[in-house]
Amino acid sequence: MSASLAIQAEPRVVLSARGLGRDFAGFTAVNDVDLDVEHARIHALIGPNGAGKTTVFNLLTKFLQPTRGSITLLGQDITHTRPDKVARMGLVRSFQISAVFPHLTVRENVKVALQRPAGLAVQFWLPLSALDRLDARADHLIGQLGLARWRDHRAADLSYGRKRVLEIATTLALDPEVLLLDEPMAGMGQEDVAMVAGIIRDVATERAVLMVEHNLSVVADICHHVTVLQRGEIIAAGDYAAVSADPRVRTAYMGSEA
Ligand SMILES: Nc1ncnc2c1ncn2[C@@H]1O[C@H](COP(=O)(O)OP(=O)(O)OP(=O)(O)O)[C@@H](O)[C@H]1O
Repeated sequence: MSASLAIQAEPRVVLSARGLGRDFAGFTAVNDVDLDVEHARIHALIGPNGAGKTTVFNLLTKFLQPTRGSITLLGQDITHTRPDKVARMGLVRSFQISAVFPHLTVRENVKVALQRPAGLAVQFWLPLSALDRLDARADHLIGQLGLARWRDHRAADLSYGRKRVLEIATTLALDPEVLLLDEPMAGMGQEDVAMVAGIIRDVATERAVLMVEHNLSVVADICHHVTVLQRGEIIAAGDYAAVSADPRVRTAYMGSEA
């Protein structure tokens, strides 16, 4: 374990779920899931294909309404709260690269994100020059995420890994308390994986990160807490060493591609 994982402040739960469940026409996709996501920690949600990870993300962000259970964000019950309000309250999900505009530069993309109220569509009728006042904030964020060298490059010309970092930057423009990342390493080469893992670790010093990730060496490296799902239910939870030694987890992963 690295030094940055070893030094921890007092845990503060910012997002929690209790007894979370979702049925689809009689099929139980998620059942009895309890989660506690803490500030300044990276929490991984892992499990074989079809385990219910995406459904849990959709439930937490309220894209899907739970059939059972409750969700609390920053001390407030959000079980029946609309997704746009949940985003404004500070729970933001990073979408795939489609959230980035390929013909805009890195800086323009971040500025567009900075002027966007959480959960609402971008206001396309504003000319980009109207966003000049956001230059300093955009540059700060770009610097934080190691994108300064690419500030004036079009998003389309970035490497795949840097596009993902830009996409995380646009999400961070909303200054979320809890950032949900859906397979941030998907489709990346080894070098980009290491770069993006470092960025996620930095980002998580100021907020909670919950991520679905199939790359278990990344999970082992950067995640403080791991919850393992199988067939919609939690079969193990704890640090990576504990869950990876659990016989139920080993069995669940046998024969799966993860
Ligand atoms: N809208 C839906 N209607 C019916 N069944 C669904 C729906 N969404 C998900 N499911 C089912 O719920 C189960 C869990 O799916 P989910 O996508 O959450 O799993 P996952 O762990 O994210 O899988 P993967 O790793 O393959 O993305 C699957 O059996 C899936 O077919």
